[in-house]
This record gives sequence, C-alpha cells and structure tokens, in this order.
Amino acid sequence: MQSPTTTIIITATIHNSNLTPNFPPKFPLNPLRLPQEFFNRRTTTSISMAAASSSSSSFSSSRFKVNSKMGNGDGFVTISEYAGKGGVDVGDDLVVLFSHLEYAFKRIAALVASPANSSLGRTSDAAQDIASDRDKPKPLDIVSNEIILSSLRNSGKVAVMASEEDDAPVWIADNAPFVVVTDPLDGSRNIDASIPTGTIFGIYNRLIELDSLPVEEKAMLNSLQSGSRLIAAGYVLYSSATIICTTFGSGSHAFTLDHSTGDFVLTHPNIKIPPRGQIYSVNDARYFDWPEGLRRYIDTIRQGKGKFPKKYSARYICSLVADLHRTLMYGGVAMNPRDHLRLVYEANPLSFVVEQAGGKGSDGKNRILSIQPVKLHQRLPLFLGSPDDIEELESYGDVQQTVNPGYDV
Ligand SMILES: O=P(O)(O)OC[C@H]1O[C@](O)(COP(=O)(O)O)[C@@H](O)[C@@H]1O
Repeated sequence: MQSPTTTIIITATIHNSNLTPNFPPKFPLNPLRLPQEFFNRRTTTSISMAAASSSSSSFSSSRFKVNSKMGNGDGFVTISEYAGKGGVDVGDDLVVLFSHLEYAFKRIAALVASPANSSLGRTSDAAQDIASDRDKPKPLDIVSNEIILSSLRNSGKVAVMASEEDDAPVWIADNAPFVVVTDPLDGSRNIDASIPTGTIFGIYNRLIELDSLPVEEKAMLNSLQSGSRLIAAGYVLYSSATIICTTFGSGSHAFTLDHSTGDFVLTHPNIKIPPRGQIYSVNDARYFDWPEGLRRYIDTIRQGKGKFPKKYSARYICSLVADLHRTLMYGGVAMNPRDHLRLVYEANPLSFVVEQAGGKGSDGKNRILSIQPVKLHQRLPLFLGSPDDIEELESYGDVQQTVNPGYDV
C-alpha cells in the first residue's frame, strides 16, 4: 500500500566525458546518509532549547544542546541518543519506553505499507452487518492497537494504557512509572487509497496517590489526567517517510526512519511553526453546517481580507496527523470544528507538540491543554496551528460547529 522512504543507490557506470569528475556520486543518494561533511555542517550548529515547561515532569531538562558530539560520531542522532544521558537525559525509564514504542511504530509502518495487508483496511463483513457507523474499528486499527499494547507490556514501564480502540483503559503493571494514551492508527479509512496515516501518543507519570484505589478506578483516573501534565507526546506519520515528531517538554523534534539501519534519526530539531501561515485545512463540504463566525473567518481569509493581507490556500487530506504535520512545517491552521476528535488521545498530545513548536491548540474558545477531561472518549472541536492564525480565528467567537448530523464519508 504505502511506500516506505526510498533509497536510491546509483550503481550504473556513466560513460559521458562531459559530466563533472564528481559524478556519479560515490555515496548512496539517501538524504539520511549524506556525506559526513554535509551532515557536520548542519549538526555543528548548536541548538538551544527552552526549559521543560511541565512542572509535573519526572525529569528536568533545563537547557541543552544538540551538537555533533551527540550520537555515535557519524553525524546521526537517534531518539535514544537524543533522550539519553548524552542528550536531554529524560531518564532511563522513558528512554526504555521510547525504544519499545519505536519498535511498535516500525511494525505499524510495515503493516500499513504491506501489500499483504490491504484487506485489513476494510471494515469486516461482520462489523458492517451490525453497524453503519463509519467509526467502526477496522482490522488495521485493532492490529495496531495490539502491537502498541504488546510493546508497552514488554517495556515493563507502563502501568496503564488508554486507547481510542478500547472501551476502558487496560491496566498493565502495578508499579510501572508511566501512563500511555494513544490513537493507534488515525486516518485508517484512507488506507485503500494509500493516503498517509498516523499514530498519536501521550505519556504521563503514574499518579502514585491513586495506587490504593481499585484497579478500574485508578486506571480511569490516571488516564483522565489534564493535558498540562503530559511529560512527553508525539505523533508518527506513515507516509513517503515514517516520521516521529515528539516532545519531552523542551521543544518539538522530528526523527525520520532510516530504512537502511532501522533507526529513527533526528532530521528536524527544534521545529518552529511559522507565526502565521497561508494555508487553512478543514473539511469545507461542511460549510453549511458551520456557525456564522467560522463561515465569516474562512470567507475572509480566502479573499485575503484578514489580518494577513493575502489569499489563503486550502489543503485537506482528512488524515489528522498528515494535516497537522504539514501545518507544523508550513504554518496556518488545521481544524475540525465539530466535536469529532478525542481530547485524551488526539487533542491533548497534538496540542502539546504544537505548543512546544510555538503554536497553539484550541477548541475555538479555550486552550486545549487546560481542559480537564471528564470522559475517556470525550470529543471536541479542534483547532491547531500558527499562533497568529489561531488568535485571529478565535476572535470570530462563534467557530464551534454544534450541528453534527453525522456524515457518511
Ligand atoms: O469527517 P471529518 O469531520 O472531516 O473528520 C476527519 C478526521 O477524522 C479522522 O479521520 C479521525 O476520525 P476517525 O476516528 O473516525 O478515523 C481524522 O484523521 C480526520 O482529520
């Protein structure tokens, strides 16, 4: 289905005396395997990162630098190296958990890219018979959920996992330090068209003050922590490249899967979302179900009559992680104005990443990370993006879609 990052290795002998003496290149044309000089030029630039902002964090990572000394001296920095003692030092427990998560993400990347699994993207006949709801979990969602659960169990570091695919949180181990919330495979209904999909995850400390409660109760309360208590979060984009974009509370950083080594290597350190973009991302077939304020906002920026005096362009993949990743790179606003996306599994982790990149996450009125979840599968409108764009959008007041008739596609 989806193709993994492609490594082109030029092996042909070129018989053309007009070509420069340096051609053909003696190295594989893999962007993650550029010649040492090239990578050194980029990595010798030290990158300062702001102090961790979450007071509940179990580690402290005041100011730190990423430079060419980090890693194995080959110019590559893996997530473990970045997060480990030579890097930001988030603590051994979190480094171990991440290495197990990475394994799960690689398995899901292989799964969504495998021709053998194309039928898993469809809702099973049995499921179709009992429900017309388009939210019905598909086999790929379920398999991805099991992959993540198995990695979390094997890590020994997770007390409870709450997943969009499960009705209730799964208690895993009594004394393990972390709580993981996840949407294992978002956008899976796009899979038959090879459109990018994603995993979303958030990590909290286990609340030890709840340890004496019955299992079901402590599982639920640990999972309902406010987004402001996240100690790490991120998303994985399964697209032309497989990318983990993550934050430990001190900037957002993206690591790209190098298929030649199986490592996720740091390719986008300290991402900064542009303060304003020129792209809006929304399913605007819903225009006539929108409230007046949102219609006016979109009409205004389309015509270049907003605070930014240029006409905006529209982009909408209908795959949240992909729409957000583009927004982080280019700026603008990605939104779903109806109460469709989940606070615990989607809005909170993604807002943490966006805020750490200098952007904003809002429900149209309030900062997402300050909303206390009251239900595990709570849904809400979600607006993520450049700070100036989100502020302008919020200034229209009436931007949350309350009409939600349910949509077939
Ligand atoms: O139908 P809408 O409102 O455009 O929703 C699209 C959004 O739904 C999602 O597919 C998630 O919904 P599901 O949980 O039903 O898969 C996102 O990836 C996407 O951004």
